[in-house]
Amino acid sequence: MSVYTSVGEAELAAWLTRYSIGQLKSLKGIAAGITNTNYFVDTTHGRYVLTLFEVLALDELPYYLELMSHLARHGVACPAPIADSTDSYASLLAGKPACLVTCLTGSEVGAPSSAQCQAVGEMLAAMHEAGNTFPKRMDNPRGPAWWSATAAGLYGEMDASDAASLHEEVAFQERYRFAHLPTGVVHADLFRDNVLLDGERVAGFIDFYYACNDVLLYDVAIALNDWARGEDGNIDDDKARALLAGYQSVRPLTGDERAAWPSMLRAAGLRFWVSRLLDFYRPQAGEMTYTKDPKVFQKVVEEHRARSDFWL
Ligand SMILES: Nc1ncnc2c1ncn2[C@@H]1O[C@H](COP(=O)(O)OP(=O)(O)O)[C@@H](O)[C@H]1O
Ligand SMILES: N[C@@H](CCOP(=O)(O)O)C(=O)O
Repeated sequence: MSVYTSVGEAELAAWLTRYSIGQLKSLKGIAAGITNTNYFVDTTHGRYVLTLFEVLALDELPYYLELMSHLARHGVACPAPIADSTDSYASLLAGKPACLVTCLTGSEVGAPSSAQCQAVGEMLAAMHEAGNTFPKRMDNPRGPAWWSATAAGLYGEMDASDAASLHEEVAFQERYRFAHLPTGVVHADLFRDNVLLDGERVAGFIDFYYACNDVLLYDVAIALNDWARGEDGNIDDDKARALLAGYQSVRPLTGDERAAWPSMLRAAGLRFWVSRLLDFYRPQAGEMTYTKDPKVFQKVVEEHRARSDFWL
């Protein structure tokens, strides 16, 4: 359940007077999600999603909300933030930074088909192209410097063979430089739970709160490591090929990107291996997360190390 901050109808109706979206009819908490509080809000104009941010501060939101607005304006399937009478996308509600976005159709898919993977790859490439004209910038807070430092603080508490494997990967990645690869706006967390699908159509990417400027290929690798991963933890060849084919139907990879692809798949796996280890060994007091299994991404990384066919 992820309604951490309760909002009453009277309080919401008063807050909504700053918008031109009609009168409040009803609100309903959304159970899915981990980090923020979300509600479906029905007004006389239609349905919206209200998000109350539990971690991000009001002054941190413009990058993400303006990015979503930019992408939606360029035809990328994602929620469009609604501006209020001061032309702002966010303001305080119940003491939390809050925003309204358009409500998408579709739902999360736990076991996607190859056709769905292809559609996600295609939309990801469209997002990368549309991001080219977004003027704001955000560094990746979870890049190589972060994972090296974080891993260094955890080796001592890990099982020795797991720590050796993690150390091997961090050392391997330190020898790689991806700076020559095309960069732009990346979602950086395009897992299955951050995409709503309507059949084989991408209804929308959601949860842009790790979005930043980074190497585009990294985003492709993050998506593939989740979308093509089966219940057994192995990457499914057909789904991997489908996601890549969808992506390359819009933005073919360059020669440099193709050369870097095997290492990038490992880098993308390492990022989530380390963040899940951090959540496991250093759970934040009061943080309402359920710990996701770090072993899943250890396996992803170790399998990529041993792989010879990378689906290109
Ligand atoms: N714009 C939207 N349209 C429709 N449903 C949405 C929208 N945004 C979020 N949701 C629903 O709310 C759930 C939680 O959203 P999410 O952004 O993942 O929350 P959290 O940031 O807490 O992880 C999603 O799984 C989806 O079902
Ligand atoms: N998709 C990631 C989780 C990222 O979100 P977080 O807020 O839980 O760090 C994963 O599955 O590890």
